[in-house]
Amino acid sequence: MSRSTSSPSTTQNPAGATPELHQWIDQQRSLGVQDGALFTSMVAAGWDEGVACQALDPAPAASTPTAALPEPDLGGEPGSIDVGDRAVRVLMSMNAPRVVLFGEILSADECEALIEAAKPRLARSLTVETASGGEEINADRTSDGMFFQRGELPLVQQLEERIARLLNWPVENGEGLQVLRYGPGAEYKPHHDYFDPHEPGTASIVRRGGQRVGTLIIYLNEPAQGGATTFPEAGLQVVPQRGHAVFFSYAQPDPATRTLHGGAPVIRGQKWIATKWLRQGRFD
Ligand SMILES: O=C(O)CCC(=O)C(=O)O
Ligand SMILES: [Fe+2]
Repeated sequence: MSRSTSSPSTTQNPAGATPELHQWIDQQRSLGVQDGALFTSMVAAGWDEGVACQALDPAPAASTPTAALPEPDLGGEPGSIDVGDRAVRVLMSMNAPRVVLFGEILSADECEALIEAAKPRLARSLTVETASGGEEINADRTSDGMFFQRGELPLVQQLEERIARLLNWPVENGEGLQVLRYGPGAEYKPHHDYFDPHEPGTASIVRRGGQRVGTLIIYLNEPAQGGATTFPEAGLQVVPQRGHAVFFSYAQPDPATRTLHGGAPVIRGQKWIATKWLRQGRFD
């Protein structure tokens, strides 16, 4: 049994599911625990297998992490997607891990404007600390960064609307756009972007908006050397190109999604990116 799968209570009415049992199922699902693991825990705690099955099915849509994922519509005009105010090019798509490479999501001028708007607010990047639910400076992540509020500038809002159309995912489910700058030697060691369901701080993090289910990394410039985004388990390296973006999604907070990725060290020059993380639900 996984550490986050606390035991479901069997204090009332072991012959039928109780409100407490449904509450426990909802809470565990919101942490990303899969139904198979929940079933095992319920039976181990003494619930009848039939009752356990019934309690898990039908799954309430609002709390099912795998119900839907951000995903571009690749069925239209070959090679490009209309996002309202421009056509984004589709350059590469793979299934496992789910990764799509886009071109021209931002113009060169828009990339420059985003960099200039972010510059005055850069500080050493923090990472969300799932052990506590707080934030910490992390030796694995040596970039400087800042967050824009959603819709903070007209350009930020325009980009958020583009992303929503590109990935068929509501603007409201997106975290604020993050801009990162890596200087020579700076990197982001391989990691997953979802919050680890086994960590105690994850419950409080996912209370706002649910799990992360997708990431879009937009390249705002081109480092002179180094700085690729790497997916070590897929043997994939994405070389930063101004205005391009790499998207990946993860249906569960689980390494089986093969979405381990990192930012390789910049060797010469600087690397600027904007990252949009997408949540299951509204991130208000
Ligand atoms: O720098 C990169 O290419 C990767 C960035 C990243 O993984 C993130 O922001 O979560
Ligand atoms: Fe990441």
